[in-house]
Amino acid sequence: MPNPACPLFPVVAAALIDGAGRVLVQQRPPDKQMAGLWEFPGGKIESGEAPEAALVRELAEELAIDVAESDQTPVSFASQALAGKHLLLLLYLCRQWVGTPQLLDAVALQWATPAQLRELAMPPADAPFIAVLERHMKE
Ligand SMILES: Nc1nc2c([nH]c(=O)n2[C@@H]2O[C@H](COP(=O)(O)OP(=O)(O)OP(=O)(O)O)[C@@H](O)[C@H]2O)c(=O)[nH]1
Repeated sequence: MPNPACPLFPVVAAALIDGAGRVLVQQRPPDKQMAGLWEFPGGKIESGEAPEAALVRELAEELAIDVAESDQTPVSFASQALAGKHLLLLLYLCRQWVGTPQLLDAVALQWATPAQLRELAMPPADAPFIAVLERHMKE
């Protein structure tokens, strides 16, 4: 039964992996929900938008990079209640893109190994992603 009081909130995010086996994370601004936490770049899927197209758009808006849809590999998802909505967070792994990530939307950017990610404060939905990324990065 649909629950209009708890609408689905679909979000895409990217784990951009560099040649040194590090992942790019960005820090959320102080004026937003979950301020100061480190997260994977991405954002809400707009109505009528495909997830991969949303990720192309979000990465261009947030980092000024171009990631082809064919370079996005779906690797995991998270599903959990978040502030009166139900977050469905789709994680893609990307090893190729055009451009150098710029700090356009967040407070800070950092490239982190999986071990370093474990030391960062991240949104609760992201915690299981670290082990998933570690496995993919060993492949
Ligand atoms: N991009 C991103 N969002 C995440 C991650 N983990 C996680 O729980 N989220 C949540 O998913 C939502 C993403 O939506 P968003 O980025 O479009 O929205 P926002 O709150 O930053 O602000 P906005 O409304 O101004 O766009 C936020 O509630 C964010 O906290 C993650 O790793 N990356």
